[in-house]
Amino acid sequence: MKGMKPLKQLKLAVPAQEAPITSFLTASGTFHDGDLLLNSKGLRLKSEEKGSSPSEAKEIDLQFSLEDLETIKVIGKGSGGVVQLVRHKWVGRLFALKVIQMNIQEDIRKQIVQELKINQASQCPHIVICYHSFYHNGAISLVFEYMDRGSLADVIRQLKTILEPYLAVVCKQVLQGLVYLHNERHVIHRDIKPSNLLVNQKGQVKITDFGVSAMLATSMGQRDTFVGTYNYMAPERISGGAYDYKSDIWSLGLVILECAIGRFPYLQSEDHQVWPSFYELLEAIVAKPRLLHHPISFRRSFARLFPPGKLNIQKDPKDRSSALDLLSHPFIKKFEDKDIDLAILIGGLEPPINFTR
Ligand SMILES: Nc1ncnc2c1ncn2[C@@H]1O[C@H](COP(=O)(O)OP(=O)(O)OP(=O)(O)O)[C@@H](O)[C@H]1O
Repeated sequence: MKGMKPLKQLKLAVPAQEAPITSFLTASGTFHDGDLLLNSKGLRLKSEEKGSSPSEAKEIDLQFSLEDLETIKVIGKGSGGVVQLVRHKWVGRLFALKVIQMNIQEDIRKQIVQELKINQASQCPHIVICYHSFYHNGAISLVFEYMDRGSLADVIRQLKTILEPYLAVVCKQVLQGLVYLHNERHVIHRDIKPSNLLVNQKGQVKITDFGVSAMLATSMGQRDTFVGTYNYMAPERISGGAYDYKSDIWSLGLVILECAIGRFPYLQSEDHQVWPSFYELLEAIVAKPRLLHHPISFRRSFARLFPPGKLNIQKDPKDRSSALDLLSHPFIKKFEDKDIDLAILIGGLEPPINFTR
């Protein structure tokens, strides 16, 4: 690909902002949407007041306010805001606090509300828990479970590649999270990428961020500087067509390949600084029939990881398997009885507090 530009220069045109924030605030400053109420005291679902299931209300019962949290360090920056490592002053427990500015348009707001509901009701060990959420001074603060080894992007940066047995375990856990989202929650994640797959020293892999940050960035003041998350987008999405759960499967396929070869699969060279532009990517994944001209080493990894039936990077969504079906794929099954302990690999890595962001 000629004329590739550094990542920072990539831009996306984005729609203008529509609804002012006041249109979804009550007189007391409470953010409301359907049965969800959110203010500086925390989040409540109206349906709970009428008697919802105890399991769904469980996490909401954890009582603390923003003042109970002290910042230790900024551990991440996304397009929607910063993520800080915070400690509960009285119980000493660590959390990740994500603060998102909220002057946003209607459909983005709905997406955030959906994320809050999914997180607070999540019964899946492969979805990052959101313990609490606050709306205050035009910002939403989300208190997440702290994932003490950061994201898969951090893992790849340190290890370069992840060996096949460990990768099968990573892939299985993400698939379990996707089965939960797709089959039980009936939502498409829309933003599966290495930085949204978090890991901890116990060897657990969990999905976070239901596309909220990226959507926020497109609707707020960062229109000219927004670095798109289209790199992992399925062909049908990047070309503006209809898409469904299978678009998450494409994205996961690219993530797994990236972990296997140590670089984003659509980069032509080993140079990590140079990413394809939006149009180059569009052409590569939509117009071309195959996964670009990769070096032999890549093709070998591909063939090894994606034996006949090619796990999930199929251009046509109809040819991609569902998350549930992929849990029975030979690539996953091959290592299931081998007792592979991901904690051995992940536990030895640097914690986010040591990262320079
Ligand atoms: N719960 C968490 N525990 C530990 N680290 C986290 C947690 N949530 C996020 N992070 C770190 O903060 C980084 C930024 O997260 P954030 O979701 O704001 O943005 P992103 O996913 O990297 O990018 P974008 O906003 O463009 O989607 C992540 O890449 C991860 O390293």
